[in-house]
Amino acid sequence: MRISVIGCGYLGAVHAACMAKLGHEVVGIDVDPRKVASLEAGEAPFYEPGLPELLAETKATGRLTFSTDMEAAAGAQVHFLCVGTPQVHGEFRADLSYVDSAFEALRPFLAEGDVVAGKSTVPVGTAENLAARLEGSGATLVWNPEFLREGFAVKDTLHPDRLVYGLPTDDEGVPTAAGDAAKAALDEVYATPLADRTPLVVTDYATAQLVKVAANSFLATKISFINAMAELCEATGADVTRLADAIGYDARIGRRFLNAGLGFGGGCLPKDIRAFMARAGELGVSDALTFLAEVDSINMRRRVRMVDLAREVCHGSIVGRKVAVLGAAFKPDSDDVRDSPALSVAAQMQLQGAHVTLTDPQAVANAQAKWPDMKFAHSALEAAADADVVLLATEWQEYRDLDPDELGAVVAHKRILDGRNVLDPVRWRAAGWTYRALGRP
Ligand SMILES: NC(=O)c1ccc[n+]([C@@H]2O[C@H](COP(=O)([O-])OP(=O)(O)OC[C@H]3O[C@@H](n4cnc5c(N)ncnc54)[C@H](O)[C@@H]3O)[C@@H](O)[C@H]2O)c1
Ligand SMILES: O=c1ccn([C@@H]2O[C@H](COP(=O)(O)OP(=O)(O)O[C@H]3O[C@H](CO)[C@@H](O)[C@H](O)[C@H]3O)[C@@H](O)[C@H]2O)c(=O)[nH]1
Repeated sequence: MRISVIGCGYLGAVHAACMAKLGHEVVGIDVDPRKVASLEAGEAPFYEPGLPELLAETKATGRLTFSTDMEAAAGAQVHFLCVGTPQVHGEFRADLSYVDSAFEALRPFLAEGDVVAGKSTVPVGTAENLAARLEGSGATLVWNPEFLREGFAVKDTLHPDRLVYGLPTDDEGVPTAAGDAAKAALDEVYATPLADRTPLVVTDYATAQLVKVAANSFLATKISFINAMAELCEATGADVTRLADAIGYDARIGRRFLNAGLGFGGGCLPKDIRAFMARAGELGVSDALTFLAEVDSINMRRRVRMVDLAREVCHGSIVGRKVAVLGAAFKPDSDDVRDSPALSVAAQMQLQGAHVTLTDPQAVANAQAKWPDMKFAHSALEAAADADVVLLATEWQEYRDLDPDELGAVVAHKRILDGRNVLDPVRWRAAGWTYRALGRP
């Protein structure tokens, strides 16, 4: 099938390459000429494990092309909207201007029977609005939210946990004839994962849009729950990692997403819970989501607490102290620094008078673009040279594997803050380090 993917960022570039891998003929379209040039050359414009190999493989088939020209979408049967929906500066709501402009640019190139499949994460009601704007065009809008995780994006796209189709429905909630035809088109797009028994949820527009923000709200709540427990652990001398293990053995709770530490960041969870709260307010049901304000503030408190912990281990002040921050990305196996807890804590320390040196295996360039005045190092050992305190802020495997003796040989003071609760306190203390973590004795 011929497919267009509009917006080739962390979501769209992976989606385009994966659709080509599934055998489709794909054109990826983006307004950013540098991104398009890189992708067209078969090079990933950001770090995502497996993407370079997939691009090389699918580009070689001739089935995957990229363009800055929306006209290249003409002739495709299914058009995936994958543009950004960031938080509006200074407000909670989502900025829909990229969705609007991409949709308007695409409209002239749509033909009878085409399907426009929304993948961006949007406030509920967006699909209904876009569908109304397609009336009379012969094209059909579906909402097909995406659940991939950065760092696992290729695997998650090729082998998703589930697929969700939000179709146009009649007054009784039954898909219209156009909805049925659009479903058949999506079934063809996803024939391979569907044949692998990927669960499929077919529903209406509103439910499909809500599924996405509900899932992210649940994940954010789970993380903030364990971070709230970490606050209790700190007040009582308990260990949040053991607590998470113990409650996680209950299959109804589950151990995944119970890792306490610096909390959640990235281009999705923080902005999605805020946009969800804003939308609930517009719908007159803000009370339903007041708990998400608490989820957000528990999360943000972890960052403040980490700066306080640095102050504590430095005997009351970080002014003039050398701090090595290991990690800038919002999570390992990504170069994404959007709302990164690591970068945010590093920046707070710098603003409060510490001399911060930051390092990350992949995210230094993105971090540097945001904080050009910060000092950057190429490795943990280089960052830690003469440090008064070392903060592990993003749990890259190479930081988990650090040797306390090797690191101890280069620092000024053996003080380590484990922002992700991934180091063994016994081992580090035995090597002479002061070990501190959030929610762990
Ligand atoms: N990143 C993820 O892991 C992920 C997962 C699921 C859903 N989402 C959602 O997907 C959407 C995209 O997220 P992202 O992380 O890929 O963002 P991103 O910023 O990395 O990518 C968005 C891309 O859209 C391009 N763009 C903007 N306007 C355009 C236009 N008019 N025409 C063509 N291209 C245009 C930008 O140049 C950019 O490359 C968001 O709504 C996000 O919430 C993201
Ligand atoms: O136990 C945990 C798990 C995660 N995190 C943090 O939470 C953030 C988000 O992690 P993750 O959800 O793995 O990354 P994303 O790539 O942002 O993926 C989320 O956001 C995407 C965009 O909406 C969705 O598609 C995914 O399903 C959803 O997991 C990161 O800062 C992690 O460090 C924790 O603090 N503790």
